[in-house]
Amino acid sequence: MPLTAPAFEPFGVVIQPPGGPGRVINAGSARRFELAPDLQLHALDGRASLSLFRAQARSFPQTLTVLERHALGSQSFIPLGVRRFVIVVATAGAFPRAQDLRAFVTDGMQGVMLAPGVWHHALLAVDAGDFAVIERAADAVDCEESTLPQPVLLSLDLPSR
Ligand SMILES: NC(=O)N[C@@H](O)C(=O)O
Ligand code: NI
Repeated sequence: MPLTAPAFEPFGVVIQPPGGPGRVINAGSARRFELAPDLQLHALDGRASLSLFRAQARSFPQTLTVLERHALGSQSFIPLGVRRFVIVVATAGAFPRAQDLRAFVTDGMQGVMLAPGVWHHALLAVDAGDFAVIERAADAVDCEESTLPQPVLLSLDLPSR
């Protein structure tokens, strides 16, 4: 389903230009929009880290077998350039059943911030390219993976670009 802020609210924040005029900054040469006021990256001595994922385009349908979560911090994916991706998520808490999964397709300009603990599939790029990733980093890796009891086939019906 297309990615909208209300639909994604249980899983995190959609990173996109919000409506409204924003706040004029830099002597009027720019407008500032607050997108995610707290990325929640500092639990247990966590650090805010920025990395770049150079992703290959995934082929669809895609068979999903493993989900993961980062319990102690959020994880944000921001396309560098027009890059669509699919974000497969389930709410934080118990490991999800297949019917609990939700898949959203971005419009190429949107990014997402996954709230801490939200179950998700690793990045599924529709268009190959670079994504900036902001996440919590610490001495101990915070990435719990779990295998779905049954693989889930993710099909996409995308308009050609
Ligand atoms: N493995 C890794 O750094 N990426 C995952 O956390 C992901 O959600 O793509
Ligand atoms: Ni992740």
